[in-house]
Parts: sequence; C-alpha cells; structure tokens
Amino acid sequence: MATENKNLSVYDKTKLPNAGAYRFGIVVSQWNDDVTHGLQKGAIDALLDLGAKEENISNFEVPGSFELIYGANQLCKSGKFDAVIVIGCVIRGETAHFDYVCQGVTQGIKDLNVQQDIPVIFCVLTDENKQQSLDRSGGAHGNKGTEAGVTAVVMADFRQKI
Ligand SMILES: Nc1c(NC[C@H](O)[C@H](O)[C@H](O)CO)[nH]c(=O)[nH]c1=O
Ligand SMILES: CC(=O)[C@@H](O)COP(=O)(O)O
Repeated sequence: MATENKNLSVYDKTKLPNAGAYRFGIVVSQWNDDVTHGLQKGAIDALLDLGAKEENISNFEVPGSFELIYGANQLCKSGKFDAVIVIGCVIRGETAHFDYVCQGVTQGIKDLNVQQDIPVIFCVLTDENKQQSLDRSGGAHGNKGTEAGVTAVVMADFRQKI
C-alpha cells in the first residue's frame, strides 16, 4: 500500500504496548529541518501518548542524514536506550548525490539493526520534492514521525520479550 492510500498518523493504542518502561534516543538531521523537526514532534507525541516518560526521551542532532548512521551507532553502544529513532529528509537535487545518500543511509541503518542489539527505526524521507516531504511530516498523508514513534515502542517491547 502506498503512503497516498494510508494515513501515517493513525494507530490503535489499544493494540500497542505501554512505553513506560522504555528509554528512547532520537537522532535528527539538520538538513531540511522544517521537515525533520515536524517528524521529530510526531515521534515524541506518539511516544508520550503510548506512555513514555518525558525524561526517557533523549534528542540529538547531526548535520545531515548520512551522519544519522554514526549518531545512531553511538547511542546503541551507550547502553542507555531500548530503541533509537533516526530522522532525516533527503530531497532529490540536480545530481546523483541523492541516490548515494539514500542508499548509504539505508544500508548503514540496516547494518546497525544487524550488528547492534538495539532496534534502530528508519524515519528518513527520501522524496522527489519538498511537497512530498511536507505531506509526510504532518501534512496530507499524516506524519511518518508518528509511525516511527509507534514502531519504536513495538520494537523495544519485542526486544524485552526475547
Ligand atoms: N542533500 C541532503 C543531504 N546531504 C548531506 C549529507 O547527508 C551529509 O550530511 C553530507 O554528505 C556530509 O557527510 N542530507 C540530507 O539529510 N538531506 C538532503 O537532502
Ligand atoms: C540529496 C542531496 O545531497 C541533494 O539534495 C544535493 O543536491 P544536488 O544533487 O543538486 O547537489
């Protein structure tokens, strides 16, 4: 199902675990920060709505999406978090750089989910234009940050049950 047929902000709280026992780290890219801060708000609001304690949500910023890999890896290694959310917004420009950044970040975050013991939730928009990003960070299609917050709670709970 494409995002256009789904509201990213909709979830059924009654079917989700309580987040009260879990600690969350959020790494946010400063590129396109009007979008990434909207995604960040969506994630934080979802975590709090699912019972996370404000003091258990830690926020960190990095210059661009490519640096999300390093930031998330450091949070994973710290042992201080039960789930990490990386937030970025990559928008296609004139060159192939878009493809390399998107592939690099995707592979890097995938690798962390294999190599580290902490779930790293991929909240990186890879859009053709700014409007697509705005539509997915609190606009027409909801907020992918909300989806990421919910996913972080589910995966922290998954890890705790193993
Ligand atoms: N063009 C975008 C970038 N580019 C910067 C890279 O992410 C990285 O910071 C740089 O290559 C230095 O390592 N980053 C985004 O997050 N979004 C973009 O649209
Ligand atoms: C994803 C990018 O790095 C891209 O937005 C940079 O733009 P350009 O390809 O025009 O240099």
